[in-house]
Amino acid sequence: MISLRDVHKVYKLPGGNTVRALDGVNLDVHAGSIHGIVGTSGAGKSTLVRCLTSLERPTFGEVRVAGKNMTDLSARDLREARRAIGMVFQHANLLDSRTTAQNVAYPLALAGVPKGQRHDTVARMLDLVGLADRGSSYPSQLSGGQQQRVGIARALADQPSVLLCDEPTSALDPETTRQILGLIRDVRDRLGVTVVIITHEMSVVRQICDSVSLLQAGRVVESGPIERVVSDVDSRLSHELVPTPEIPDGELADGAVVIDVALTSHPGQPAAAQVLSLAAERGADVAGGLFETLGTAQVGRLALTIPADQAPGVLTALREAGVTAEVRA
Ligand SMILES: Nc1ncnc2c1ncn2[C@@H]1O[C@H](COP(=O)(O)OP(=O)(O)OP(=O)(O)O)[C@@H](O)[C@H]1O
Repeated sequence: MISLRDVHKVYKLPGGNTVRALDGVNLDVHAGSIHGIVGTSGAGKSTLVRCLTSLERPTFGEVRVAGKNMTDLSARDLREARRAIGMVFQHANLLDSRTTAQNVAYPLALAGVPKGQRHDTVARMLDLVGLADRGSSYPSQLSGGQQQRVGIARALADQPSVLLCDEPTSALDPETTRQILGLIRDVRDRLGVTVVIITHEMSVVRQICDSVSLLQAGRVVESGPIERVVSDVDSRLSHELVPTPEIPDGELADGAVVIDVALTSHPGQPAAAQVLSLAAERGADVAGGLFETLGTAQVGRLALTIPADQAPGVLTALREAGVTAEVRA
């Protein structure tokens, strides 16, 4: 549905210097999936959004959305192609002087959709986002979460095949975030729309993404389905999505060491209970741990403590069971 091939974006600064904001980005997002793009500040996320929506043309490379090569279109065709992309931002940026229904109708009016049809679509969209009874409310009468729902309804009104969400929950509290992410997933399930979420919050990726890419200094340095990314315990995304449990200073008994265990249970691989009993049989204690279900995989990180002289035996047993286990340095 979305593919970027060797996309570069170089900005020229007034003094003659250049900034390489995107440096050969390759990315594939499959139709109907929810793909997260994460990266620290300055990694190039906003530039990527602008290139995806063709608000800016890449300096080099190809951007394809819904079968169209966006880098190759005339201004008129580009305007039409951009209708395939609905945008949701951190703040809904609703028009304060217009009602909820009028806000949702706005992009339809711009696109020249006849009034009667607009009315039906707006009603359907407000129903979809759970605000069927708030069409005549003004933005100031809605909570932040409700305003974001209107933003999502507005983004979907013109039936885009892609919903591009740029930090959609960064301004929301955890409970509202959970609800909005649930709505985005629901919308994907019901409309089959492809979703790209730009975020700096790993919790967003954990909650709804099927696949994820890590952008760093203008390059995609890690990318893939969530299950695959977290299974690679050496990857940065794996560490950030399921962090290693911390053990507070002073909690480790004299002569004991910590063994870090990483496991991903798929059919045919050891499940958490098996690993725990194996560790317990050999006298290891669990000092900390967490388990997450990501996609179809159950991913666990455990910190075991054990007297140093017994560590080799536990390490061998765990590794024979197919689990990653290392003594913490
Ligand atoms: N219009 C521009 N002119 C010059 N440099 C730019 C421009 N837009 C972005 N940059 C530079 O490109 C790099 C990537 O910026 P970008 O805004 O895409 O990062 P980001 O990952 O979105 O960061 P943040 O999370 O802080 O928004 C930065 O070094 C930035 O200074």
